[in-house]
Amino acid sequence: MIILSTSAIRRSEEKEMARGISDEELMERAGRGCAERILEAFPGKKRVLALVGRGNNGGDGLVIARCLALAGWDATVYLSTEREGLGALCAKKLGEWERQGGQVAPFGSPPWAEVDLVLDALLGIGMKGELRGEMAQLVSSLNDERARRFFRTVAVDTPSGLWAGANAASAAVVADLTLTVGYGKDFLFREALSRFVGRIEIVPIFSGREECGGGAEAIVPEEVARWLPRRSAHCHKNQFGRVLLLGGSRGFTGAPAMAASAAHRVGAGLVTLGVREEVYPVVAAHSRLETMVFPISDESLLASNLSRATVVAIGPGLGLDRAAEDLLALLVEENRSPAVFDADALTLFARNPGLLDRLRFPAVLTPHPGEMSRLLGRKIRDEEREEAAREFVERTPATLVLKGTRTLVVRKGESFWYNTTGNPGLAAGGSGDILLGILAGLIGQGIPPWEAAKLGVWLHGRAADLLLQAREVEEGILATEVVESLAGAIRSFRAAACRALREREEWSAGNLAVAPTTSRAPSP
Ligand SMILES: NC(=O)C1=CN([C@@H]2O[C@H](COP(=O)(O)OP(=O)(O)OC[C@H]3O[C@@H](n4cnc5c(N)ncnc54)[C@H](OP(=O)(O)O)[C@@H]3O)[C@@H](O)[C@H]2O)[C@@H](O)CC1
Ligand SMILES: [K+]
Repeated sequence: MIILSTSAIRRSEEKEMARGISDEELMERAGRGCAERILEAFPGKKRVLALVGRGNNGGDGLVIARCLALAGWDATVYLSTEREGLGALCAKKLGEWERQGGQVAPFGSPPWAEVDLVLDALLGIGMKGELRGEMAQLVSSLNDERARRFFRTVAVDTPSGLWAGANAASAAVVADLTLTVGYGKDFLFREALSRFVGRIEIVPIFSGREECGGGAEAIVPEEVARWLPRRSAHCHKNQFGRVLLLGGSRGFTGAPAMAASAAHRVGAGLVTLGVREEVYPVVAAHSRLETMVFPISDESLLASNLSRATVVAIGPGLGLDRAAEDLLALLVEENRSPAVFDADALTLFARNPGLLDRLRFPAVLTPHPGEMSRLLGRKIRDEEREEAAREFVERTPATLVLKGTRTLVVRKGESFWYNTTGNPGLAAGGSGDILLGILAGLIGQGIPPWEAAKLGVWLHGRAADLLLQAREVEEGILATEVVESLAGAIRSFRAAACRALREREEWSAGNLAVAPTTSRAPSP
């Protein structure tokens, strides 16, 4: 899904209206789409407080509140301004809300107590400059109350207070989830602003499709769904590849085994794991029974596995000594299959950049910011991620997965692709190993590395998001649990693809008429 500037999104809105779609209908599409995603992300009946601004962002919030109430939620609206100050469409949606029996909290005292969720529909893309006046105070109270009372905050379109000129020190709503409307908005994807934005979902509202103008795209489920098609009933294990994973050393026995588990869980046909002699018995004993573990010191086994592999992944717990260097050099010379490099393999490349120039097969590199800094030989700040990534892929013919809150996937001549899934629960040991295994498992099945990288980062984050949804706390999400959540992640992009189709069918059939009495409440 493309990412555009605010002004380009305004132009899309005008084009849609020229097709005969009113601003009210766009608001209904936006509000209902957001409500569906909120019901999906926060299962069970919740108490929601919708903070409503005077413009169309407030109108979106009122439509969402209506849909959530129709789905059985306990919803209350708080107006940030006196009624006379509301814009025309927002005032109309307030009238509909009240006719439906919706509650409006008294002006001046938002009822923060006893809410599970706060909806930030104060300001959207109509905001200009840093927050001012009473709105700044309201946003500050919201953030303070979120920190004290532990409710979740969902921002509608943008966290109020964020705009194209914002920076990490700006005053803005801190959201857990931002549901942005139409297309991705460029400033929402900046790593430095991710602490405000949280997870991003894009809620489509336009019937037409814009071309990618700005060189940036968001990885969204309805697009990745086609890269992992359903299997034919007539199939066998060799069609799903043979993954060869290399890593593991004294003190690092879990990392390669976790990577192998992840490769299994995304559907790899066979997974072979080569580890150092000194840890071979330990890793073999605690790996999955499905994983075929062997000692790398057995040269004939290594050579035969290398020649038969449909993908090689190297790095987790590999070590940085001479033996690890030699193994990496051997792989670079002998391998002909696609390969994924992570962890110690990246540090070894940084020490010996000449090796990178000798890659003769499709490669994916998955550095975190520290490893990226090592590869480029200088410290990379959040603001420099894109520039650094572009500089690297200009000289290295590889797909780069630069990890972060907004993991970035890029290769030479392509747009930047930003991931939209994941949460702070992934900030724990083992996450990188799981991602490596996912990528290897997908590439080994024949999915081209460029597509597999985008699909893989999405799946990895989504698996963690599903765990967070079930546990409701980020603390203590384990990498091994993320692996077991991958089936749910696969199911969820297929479900999202179905929903995207249904939304478009509803728009073209005119089912989203604006009168709320005809609305179909999203199912809880
Ligand atoms: N794009 C689309 O296709 C669709 C968009 N839709 C939705 O519409 C939203 C845009 O709506 P919008 O244009 O009405 O503006 P909006 O964000 O509600 O804010 C306006 C208010 O902000 C205020 N304000 C400004 N700066 C400020 C500051 N620094 N500090 C404090 N206040 C400030 C300004 O105050 P004023 O300057 O008038 O005093 C005015 O009252 C968009 O984000 C999306 O949610 C959907 O409905 C469907 C289709
Ligand atoms: K908002």
